[in-house]
Amino acid sequence: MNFSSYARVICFCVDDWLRSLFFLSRGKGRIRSSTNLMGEEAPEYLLNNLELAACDSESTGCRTATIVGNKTYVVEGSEDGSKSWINVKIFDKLTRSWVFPTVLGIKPVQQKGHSALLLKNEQLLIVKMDSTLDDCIWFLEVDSPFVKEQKEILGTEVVAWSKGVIGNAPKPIVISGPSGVGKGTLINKLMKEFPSRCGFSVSHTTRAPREKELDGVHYHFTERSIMEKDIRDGKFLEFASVHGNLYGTSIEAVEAVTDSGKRCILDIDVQGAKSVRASSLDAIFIFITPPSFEELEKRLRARGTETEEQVQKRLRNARAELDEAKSPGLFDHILVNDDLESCYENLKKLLASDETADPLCQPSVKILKAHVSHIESKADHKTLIHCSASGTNAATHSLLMLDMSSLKGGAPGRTRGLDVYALESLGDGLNGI
Ligand SMILES: Nc1ncnc2c1ncn2[C@@H]1O[C@H](COP(=O)(O)OP(=O)(O)OP(=O)(O)O)[C@@H](O)[C@H]1O
Ligand SMILES: Nc1nc2c(ncn2[C@@H]2O[C@H](COP(=O)(O)O)[C@@H](O)[C@H]2O)c(=O)[nH]1
Repeated sequence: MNFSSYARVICFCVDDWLRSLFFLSRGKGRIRSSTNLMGEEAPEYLLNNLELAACDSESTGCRTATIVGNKTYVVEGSEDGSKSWINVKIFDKLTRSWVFPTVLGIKPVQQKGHSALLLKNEQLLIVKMDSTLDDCIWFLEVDSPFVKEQKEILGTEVVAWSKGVIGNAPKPIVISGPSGVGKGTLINKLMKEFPSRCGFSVSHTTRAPREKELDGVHYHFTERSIMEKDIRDGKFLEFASVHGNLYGTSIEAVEAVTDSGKRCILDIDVQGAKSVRASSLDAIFIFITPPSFEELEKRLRARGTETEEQVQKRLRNARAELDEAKSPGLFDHILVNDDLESCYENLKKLLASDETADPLCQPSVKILKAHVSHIESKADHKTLIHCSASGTNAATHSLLMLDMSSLKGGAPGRTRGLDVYALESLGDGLNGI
């Protein structure tokens, strides 16, 4: 695919939006526009004459417009002192109207602007200007499998943010099993033995805390209405109604652990495991089963944390979960928790045999505090990022190559596997190259 078919992007300053348009990087002249895009038709130049340009980093606002089929995705953001925002809207060429999509995922904090580039017709690569390398590469998914699925579920236009992360992390482990089987006990042993290598994904729940349970440690205990809103806002990787309460794994709960280079451990029910299986998170799924139903009942009662009514409910659900766990392709491994120590040893053996558990791949560029002037596609999977240390001094202009050939994951969550390396020396102001 050639460069021009990829890079059909324009950027312009918010302040000058109603009066004029600047093509900054290609020496285009000033183009007059008398059209306000909000709620009205987009000007013809936006729809027919898009070309690559860069945002003006001196201005407080920035917009990029990228054509994907009949739609133009406008990403606009601004940062002035305390206020900072980034929004997405879509101009539909067929209906000639603006659509404000449901925006899922954690969005970037806009700083001095951004550049945008269409990748494979399903996502935009957004490079934030003047930001560190670990926060400058983002993806806005506009027609990825996840976004297509969400469009169907929500019945609206949907876009989803995903942060680009350099290198890979060990695969998360999803641990499921009926209530009382010993998941928490096994996970506690792992966390105790490997505190620097394993991290627990702290779920949200609407159930009341048990004695000795701490908010933010065992769970994020929350109100149903707040959790439901966060689910609608796309902040959850999965959620389910379990034993009468709402439980869910937020994207941040998993990514906070994974970003720190640790293996993330999720303790979730079978419905949650199914949702994660269907998501972009590449994980290992383990089901813990009891030696017998009677032993399960004994453990649940002996724990003494539930009322009789709740115990009955959990046991009813356990039968269904034990059945569902047999669904082909859902769990990678089934471990019987009869003797605790033997089960724990087997769990450790499984984790040790996972070949993805390499240390985090270290990027060849560590910190980028640079003005990104623009980005362009060089070849499939490789993208050039033009940047400069000072923002205006041509002498410090330089090039970074972003290799996206082994991207993994994506919204909701992180897009991992990026590799960034310098094609030229970047001079003062950029460290670690
Ligand atoms: N192998 C085992 N043998 C005997 N008792 C066990 C074993 N494993 C765990 N237990 C005990 O069983 C009880 C339930 O264990 P745990 O709380 O870890 O279950 P769980 O699967 O995390 O339950 P829930 O899903 O409700 O959180 C605890 O009292 C624990 O000490
Ligand atoms: N789908 C999800 N299930 C979860 C999550 N966090 C916990 N759980 C499961 O709920 C039951 C009950 O837990 P308890 O702490 O009330 O005993 C248990 O099976 C857990 O695995 C979650 O985020 N999502």
